[in-house]
Amino acid sequence: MSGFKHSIKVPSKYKKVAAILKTAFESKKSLKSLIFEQKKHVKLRDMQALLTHYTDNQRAIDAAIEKCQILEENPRLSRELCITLVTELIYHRKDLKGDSKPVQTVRAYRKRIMKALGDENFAKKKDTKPRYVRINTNIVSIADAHAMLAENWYKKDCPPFENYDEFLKAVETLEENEYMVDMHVDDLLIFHSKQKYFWATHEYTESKKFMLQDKATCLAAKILNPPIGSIILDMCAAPGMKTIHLSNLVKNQGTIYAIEKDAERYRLLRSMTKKAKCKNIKPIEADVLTITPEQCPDVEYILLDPPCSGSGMQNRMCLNSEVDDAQRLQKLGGLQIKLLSHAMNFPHVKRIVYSTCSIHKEENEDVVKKCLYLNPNFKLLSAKKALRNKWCNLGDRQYDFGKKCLYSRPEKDLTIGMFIAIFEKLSNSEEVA
Ligand SMILES: C[S@@+](CC[C@H](N)C(=O)[O-])C[C@H]1O[C@@H](n2cnc3c(N)ncnc32)[C@H](O)[C@@H]1O
Repeated sequence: MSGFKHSIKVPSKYKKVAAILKTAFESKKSLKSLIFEQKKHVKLRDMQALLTHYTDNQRAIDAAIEKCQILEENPRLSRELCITLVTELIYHRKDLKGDSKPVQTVRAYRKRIMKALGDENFAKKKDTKPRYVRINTNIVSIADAHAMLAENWYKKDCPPFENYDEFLKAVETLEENEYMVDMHVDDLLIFHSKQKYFWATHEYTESKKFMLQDKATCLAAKILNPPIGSIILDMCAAPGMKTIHLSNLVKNQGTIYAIEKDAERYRLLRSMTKKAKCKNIKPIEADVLTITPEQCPDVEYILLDPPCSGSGMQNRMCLNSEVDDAQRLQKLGGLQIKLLSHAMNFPHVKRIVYSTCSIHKEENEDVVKKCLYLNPNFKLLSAKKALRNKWCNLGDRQYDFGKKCLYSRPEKDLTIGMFIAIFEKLSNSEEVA
């Protein structure tokens, strides 16, 4: 649109979203990191929601824009602004603000775009994953949380579930005004997917009384299962969701060394854990590979949630073009092996949980295999057993240890995609044998 003067300005939200898309298309930066850079923008959540609608429906929107020839017939309209306005008009707010020229143009094409989208395609990709909300027990007890929620919601009464499928059925049939308690994580509550906006904007979330945290990401701390008052190392901690969960699990006692390398994300970790009233966290801004056991003495439990491709969250805020090429996966795998081997060098460590939100074996089973080979004084424990055998998706059976690892998969588990492996240090007698 450069060089063209509009008499009426395009609203700044649309311009900002279009600019983010342009950078994402042209550079190798991910949408998530670009939106993170806008974290002080007053319309951050709104922009995030708009971009999520686009990534959820990217193929359909791109195809419709092409089919109705709006860009060819209006050469001054940029592709990114067109995408922004179409997404806002059809999927997000269902309306456009103002009367700027680009807004008028997209409005005029509404019928043609809808036709191009086709009813089937348009209705197809809705996010039906439930809204998971975890109680931050540093601030609110579980009993008080239920009392607070009773003002607006009915608690679905569920008998003890015989099996995992029964539980999933109960989640899928939740009514919009109901919530239920998760079967694996007892401070995790499950709401209908339509309640996402309610929770995203509620004071309970802002004040960190409740944490918006996908179930899969709660499993890592739950499976590490540190006793109350333990000494824990959270190797890659920011923004701090799992750190706060760990703090809850150990009743805000003991010590959690929370390490973060990136200065900006470290600041976020500090402010999040402070707001969440964590008293047992020692944040350290450093590359964890330089952290010695002397700096974090007596660590017995380690959580390693390293940087990864994020492929398990593929349809959330991720463009189709952000593909995971083999070279990138190999590089990530190399770093993950280094980090996990470093964890295994802490002399008093008893248990380590390794988690990624990736579905690629290069970042998961391959990393586990290499680390077991390099560190024969560790063994894998069954993650399924840690969930009382009530879980289905396990690691790749082509690896002899595959069934000890766990995957969560969106299509079955109604969560994001994640991988988890639990390591335990062998006792002296096990090592000799
Ligand atoms: C997947 S995120 C962690 C998410 C976090 N566990 C949570 O639940 O909120 C990985 C984090 O590790 C940080 N990181 C990457 N390499 C690191 C290193 N060598 N030392 C410490 N932190 C690192 C990244 O900056 C990023 O914030």
